[in-house]
Amino acid sequence: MTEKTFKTLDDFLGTHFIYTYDNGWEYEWYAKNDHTVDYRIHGGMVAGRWVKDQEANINLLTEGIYKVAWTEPTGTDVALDFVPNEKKLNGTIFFPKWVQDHPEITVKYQNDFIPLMEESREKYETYPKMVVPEFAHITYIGDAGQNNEDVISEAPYPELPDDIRNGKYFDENYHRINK
Ligand SMILES: C=Cc1ccc(O)cc1
Repeated sequence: MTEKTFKTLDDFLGTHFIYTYDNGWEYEWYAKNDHTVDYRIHGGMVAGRWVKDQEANINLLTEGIYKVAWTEPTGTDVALDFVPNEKKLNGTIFFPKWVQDHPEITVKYQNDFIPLMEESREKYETYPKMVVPEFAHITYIGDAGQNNEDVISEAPYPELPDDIRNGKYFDENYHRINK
C-alpha cells in the first residue's frame, strides 16, 4: 500500500485501487493512462465481470481530487470522483434495465464478448435505468505505473483482493507473481 500524497493528474495515472462501496460492492480499478481504465468486480450485482482498455475521461478537478467518467459497450455509464488522500471516492453507476434483469450476461471478460454486449443492449430494455450512487472506502492503493498489463490480467477469484492487500500478488516491480 503506497502512502503517497496525491496532488497532480500524474500522481493519479498509473495508480491501482481496491475499494468497497457502502452497499458492500467491492471493485478493483486501475488508471492505466490518461484515457484508459481496467477493472475487476469482486462483489455486488455483477461480481466476476472484468474489463481491460475501457476508454475513459480522466480529469484533475483540484489538487488531489479526480473525476473519471465513461460509457460502456453494455450501455452502462459510470462517473467516479476519487479523493485518494482521504481513502474515499463517490461513484455513480447508471445501469440500463437489461443489465439489472440479466446481470449474468455481463459477468465475463468483456473484451472477448463486445458483440454480445452490443447485441444485448439492442435486444433488451434500456429504461428505466438503475442508478447506483454510493460512497466507497479505499482499502488498497498501489503504484503500478502506467500501461502495466499485469495489474488486471486474470479473472477475479475470491481471495484476490486479500492476496493483493497482503502483498502476495505483485513483486517489487509490480509484476504478477507466479504468472
Ligand atoms: C461498471 C463499472 C464500474 C467500474 C468501477 C466502479 O467503481 C464502478 C463501476
